[in-house]
Amino acid sequence: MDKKIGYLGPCGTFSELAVRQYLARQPAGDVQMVALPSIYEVLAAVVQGEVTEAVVPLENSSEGAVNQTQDLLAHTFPDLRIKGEIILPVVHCLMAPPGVSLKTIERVLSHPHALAQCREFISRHLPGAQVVETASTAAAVHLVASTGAPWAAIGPVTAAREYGLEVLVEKINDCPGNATRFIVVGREDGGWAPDCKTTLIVSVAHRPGALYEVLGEFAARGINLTRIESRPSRRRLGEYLFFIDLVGHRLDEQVQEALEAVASRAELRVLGSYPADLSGPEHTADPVDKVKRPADDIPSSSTVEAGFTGQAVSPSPVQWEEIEGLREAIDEVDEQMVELLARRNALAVRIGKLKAGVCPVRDPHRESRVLARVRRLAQLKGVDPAIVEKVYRLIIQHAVRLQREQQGGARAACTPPAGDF
Ligand SMILES: C=C(O[C@@H]1C=C(C(=O)O)C=C[C@H]1O)C(=O)O
Repeated sequence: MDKKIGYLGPCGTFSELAVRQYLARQPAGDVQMVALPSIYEVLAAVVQGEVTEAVVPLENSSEGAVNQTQDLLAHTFPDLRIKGEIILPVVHCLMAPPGVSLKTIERVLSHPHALAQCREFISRHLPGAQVVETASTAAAVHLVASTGAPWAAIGPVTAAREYGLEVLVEKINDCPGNATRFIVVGREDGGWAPDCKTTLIVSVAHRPGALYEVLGEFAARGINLTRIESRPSRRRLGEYLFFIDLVGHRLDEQVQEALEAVASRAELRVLGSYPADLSGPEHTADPVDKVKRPADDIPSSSTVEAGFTGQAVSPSPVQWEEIEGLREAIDEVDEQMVELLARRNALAVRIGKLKAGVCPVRDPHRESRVLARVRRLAQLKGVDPAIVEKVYRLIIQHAVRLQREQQGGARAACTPPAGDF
């Protein structure tokens, strides 16, 4: 067995759908799915080694944070780490035993979050029904199916099939874009990958500007925060823990620097870095709102370009010939640039070997001199110095990472300490 994944059961919950969505994106392997009765037991199973990973809900697009998950991670299971996220579209259905109609329903059962997501539907269509909370959506479906009473459950359509109920009304969630973000929790977080997110818990001193200063460390480095949520610290009234999600991996140069700066100002715990689920609405809905990544700078073929306002007309064969010739020249330049980059990287690695055990890999003074010099060179050649600086910051970041990898200490040195709030 390669993996055992725990989730909030019984079969047919949205958590189960989330696990299936997660597994569909993983390399094939032998996986056992283990349904457990509560979020507490799901997380405890990871700590006790009964499962290798667990999938638990963290937030919903209409109802906000799942406080229980946040509190358990903050206070009860400090050694757990977040290693993945899954954004699942959540569509609720109203289901009942065969023969029960909307008008005859006496009770409606579901998980409190599901009931909250369908609040308007319930008040409009089931005003006389008693609302009953259950441990999960599937538990509600199971209960309604086993009693056969004129009750209805709210849950995923897959649960209706699983337990033999009839779907009376589909898509009853009040917000059509309803989605839940689940996290994959393990004893280690995810390794470095592009398009990652990092989740932190920060506790700041009780003085003016303390939170502002922490947030400033991210702003100063252009790090995008995607969520900030506060929960009581449980130490005293008026003191909070801030759950912060940011774009980037904790091993990214800028993120690493920001985390070091935050740790010097506040109590910091890194819950983990993990690949962002790019299927989520923040990436697919309105392109203006989506997280900006490097490829966004390249205009798509449908982008309206400055200087081109008329109808598209194909270039003539002569123009095409010239374009092709110039493109060949660009290809040659690209070859040289990549060749030069490889040479630069190899030199940096040699420097890294000489620094091993002697001095830190990063040398901010040298970096400033390198950047100042290339800016000057750019100016002399009529190239935008800001663009050249941007490119060089990436090149230097990569050189530093190569040196750290070659020294073999990158991961060990950066593994977040297990704090205890
Ligand atoms: C290559 C070095 O290591 C790092 C990388 C640098 C670079 O790529 O130019 C500059 C300074 C160091 O942070 C070096 O020390 O020269």
